[in-house]
Amino acid sequence: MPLPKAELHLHIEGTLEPELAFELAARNGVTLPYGDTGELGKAYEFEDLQSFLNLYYELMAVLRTEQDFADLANAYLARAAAQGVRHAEIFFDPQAHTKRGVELGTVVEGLWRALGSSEANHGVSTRLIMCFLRDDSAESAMETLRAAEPYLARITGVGLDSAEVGHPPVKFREVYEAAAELGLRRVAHAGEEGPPAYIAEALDVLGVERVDHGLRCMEDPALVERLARERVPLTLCPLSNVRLRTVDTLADHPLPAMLDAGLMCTVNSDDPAYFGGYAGDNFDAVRETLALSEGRLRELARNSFLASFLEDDEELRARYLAEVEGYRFG
Ligand SMILES: Nc1ncnc2[nH]cnc12
Ligand SMILES: [Zn+2]
Repeated sequence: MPLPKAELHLHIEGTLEPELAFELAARNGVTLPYGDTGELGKAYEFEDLQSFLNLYYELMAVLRTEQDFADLANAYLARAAAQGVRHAEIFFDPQAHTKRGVELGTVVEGLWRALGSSEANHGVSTRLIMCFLRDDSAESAMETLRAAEPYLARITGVGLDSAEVGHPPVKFREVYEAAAELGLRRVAHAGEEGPPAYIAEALDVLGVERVDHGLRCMEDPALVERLARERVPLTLCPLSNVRLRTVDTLADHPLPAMLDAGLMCTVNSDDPAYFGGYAGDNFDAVRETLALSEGRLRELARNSFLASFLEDDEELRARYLAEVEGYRFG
């Protein structure tokens, strides 16, 4: 039995496996510029974040109907459950769909077909987090937030993703203020490729409660000290960092040093169909390559539930935390 865990950094569009991409392309009459999964597979060599994003956005062309989004989410939830994920806070990128002519309602209601019955069907509780594309304008993000108002019963929070460098958090100050007024929780990608200053800015200007990645905090000792003191959760994605070359090899990943520094780290998969592994695969990889102790692995799992947005169901959180403490490593 795998270690019970929450996944807090997962882009649902990043769970689109090549086989499902071709299945949906055929279903929707979309022609992909790849002949088959073998040819597509050769496109998964990434230089950096942008080279990945190019493929990530290209393949989204196959996602058109509510059923497509439901199938995508159900496939993820089944894989995640098999790897010990008990709770998933799932990102989606509304602008990447609305700019292709797919309505926000199609995306949200489609995802909800899977998420609304996920506890019953997969044994995984879920939350939905709507991300703004930081390389699009703040006006577009604000329009997206307003368009999402009819769906807020289904949306727990907002996030910020896509190409980071040159798009500092401050660009989205007003959008995050408006999100807070709507009662939405706030997270943002910061310090993946962008500088440590973006991490502090996400906290101070956007009021985020978790930092997605936050890896580059390690370049600023004062920031590390602050993040540790304030117990700011960081949603790390080790296999993603290797594939996007933010670390040279997994053996060079700073996760052990981050834990030693007292940072509240969690381990997540980011875009598992693109980076070679789901949440459990990320745990297995750091366990083996970074020689993490059972105590450290339990700490990562405990952190994932403590950092989750389960305030509206503390009973469920307590049940998950008890599962973590009672877990026996094989
Ligand atoms: N790792 C990542 N960083 C930024 N934006 C993303 N969108 C999907 N995955 C992402
Ligand atoms: Zn991400």
